[in-house]
Amino acid sequence: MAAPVLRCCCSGRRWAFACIDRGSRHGRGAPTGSWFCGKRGQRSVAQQLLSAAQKLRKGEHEWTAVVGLEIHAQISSNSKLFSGSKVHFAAPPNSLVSFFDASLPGTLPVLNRRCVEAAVMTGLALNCHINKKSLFDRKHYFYADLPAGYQITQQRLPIAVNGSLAYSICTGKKQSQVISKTVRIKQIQLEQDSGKTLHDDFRSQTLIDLNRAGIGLLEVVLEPDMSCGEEAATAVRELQLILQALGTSQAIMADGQLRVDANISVHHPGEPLGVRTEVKNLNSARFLAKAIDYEIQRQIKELENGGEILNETRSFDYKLGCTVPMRDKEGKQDYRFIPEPNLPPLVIYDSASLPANADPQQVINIDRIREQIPELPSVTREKLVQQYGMLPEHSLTLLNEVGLLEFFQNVIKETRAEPKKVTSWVLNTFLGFLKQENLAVSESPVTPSALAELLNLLDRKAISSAAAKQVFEELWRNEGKTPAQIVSEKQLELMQDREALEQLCHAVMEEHPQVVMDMKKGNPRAINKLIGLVRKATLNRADPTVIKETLEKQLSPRDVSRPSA
Ligand SMILES: Nc1ncnc2c1ncn2[C@@H]1O[C@H](COP(=O)(O)OP(=O)(O)OP(=O)(O)O)[C@@H](O)[C@H]1O
Ligand SMILES: [Mg+2]
Ligand SMILES: [Mg+2]
Repeated sequence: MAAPVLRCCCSGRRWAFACIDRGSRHGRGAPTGSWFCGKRGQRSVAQQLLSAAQKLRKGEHEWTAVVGLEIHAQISSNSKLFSGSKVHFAAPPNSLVSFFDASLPGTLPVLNRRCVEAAVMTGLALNCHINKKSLFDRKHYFYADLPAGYQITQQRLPIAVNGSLAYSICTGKKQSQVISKTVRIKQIQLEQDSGKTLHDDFRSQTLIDLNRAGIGLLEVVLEPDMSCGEEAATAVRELQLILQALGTSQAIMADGQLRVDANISVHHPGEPLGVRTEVKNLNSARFLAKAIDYEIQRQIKELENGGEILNETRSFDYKLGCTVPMRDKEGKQDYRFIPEPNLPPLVIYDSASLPANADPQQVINIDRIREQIPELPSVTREKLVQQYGMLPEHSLTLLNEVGLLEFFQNVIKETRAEPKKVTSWVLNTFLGFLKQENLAVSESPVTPSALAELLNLLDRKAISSAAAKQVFEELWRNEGKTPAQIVSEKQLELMQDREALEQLCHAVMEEHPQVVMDMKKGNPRAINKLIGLVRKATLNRADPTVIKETLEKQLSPRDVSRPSA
């Protein structure tokens, strides 16, 4: 059967999903891929799929994939959305549960001001319209970790609507082509988190922990504007950075503070959108990308084989790399929404509508919150480009890696070296070492001060760049020595003695007459070979530019006879 083809909006080119079948246990291998730009040694999903597309034959069907996300972010707040219980990650089970959280009869919700402010600030940062009046609703479903049998959410009139999230994807051979994209935000609603169900397979028991029940969530609903896993993962990363910059959510996916439901469908271009499936509770950006790309591929295969797509909920089996149905086919779930009778409409103001003599403790002013919005990641990146002449893709990597921007800024503060040099060392050498050993920036054995000192030595030409690499490797081994100590112990100081260098160059040329001949014949590689040989002879202690000058001087017509003299 002909390979199904998918049109990707990243590139505007057609993608063939069936070409990248890797024969997993299910016979349908999911493409793997990095989830944001700048990942070394790995081809992105877009790149893999693009190269697969080049193998297309005529007469194949084209498919367009559509992806829409619902993102749940836990609000950073000391207490829960409607109760005074503390919010704390990894507290002993059921130690942070009030009567309201456990749904005891007679308890009533009291709205947490901080959660409303966080929703407003997030909405403003995401270019949303803030509804001055919003409503709370009950969404019913029965699950052991939801003691009330319903969740309080904002179904009819959410607090923020019609926003947008801009993000950038790096493509191209060296990930150096930056494509800017925008996904529309349908709404942001305030809602309660549920508790946690823990399955103890050993004792065949199911245990409930209600510590999480009632924590404030922001559900950010994105319009179906994306078309592949990499786009979705990059957009989520950008949202994560924005939430963290605002301080409205810590948004650490590994801790469950940011969870994503991915809605996926496929259709032929020009035809109506296909039936969507929903892959629930993805808490890693890498798995989000994998789950989406797998699901796109699965749906295309299903349809190409004459099957149909069911509007069902699925989960991602990260061990097998595939999505599996979560519940039996039960048709569309009926949540029996009703207005929440115990909460009045949520009314907030702007400076123009604020009632005279209003008690600032009792009202929320949208304009006051707008003034408190800190610098957003897009602005930080723009500044890096402006201030340090950095390439946009480098500014993306600096922000995407946790702690890397701070590390870079600390090095900049302490060194006299050019910002471009610092960028190159931080992004190539430092990040390269971290990736190789799978370490986070916070786990690095090299401190910003040590790197700054190393770059200072390089800047004042005390050492060569090759020697600097050697010093860096020594620093990485973390034996508590400073760059200056390492340079002195290993005798890596740059050779300042011109005469000694001239003699060395002379000797190397005498030992390699053939290379000298090649050089004279105009072979451009020959000079590099000679430079390399001299560098080796000096144990990397000579500046390659000075070596080149010295060699060229000795090879110039006046001195040509010297080597063989
Ligand atoms: N044809 C489609 N293909 C892919 N995604 C779609 C399609 N239609 C809608 N979506 C996406 O599905 C999501 C729908 O989310 P929404 O919260 O409105 O409803 P829901 O999934 O029915 O409710 P719940 O919050 O209970 O999961 C949105 O992110 C939207 O972009
Ligand atoms: Mg939803
Ligand atoms: Mg949904």
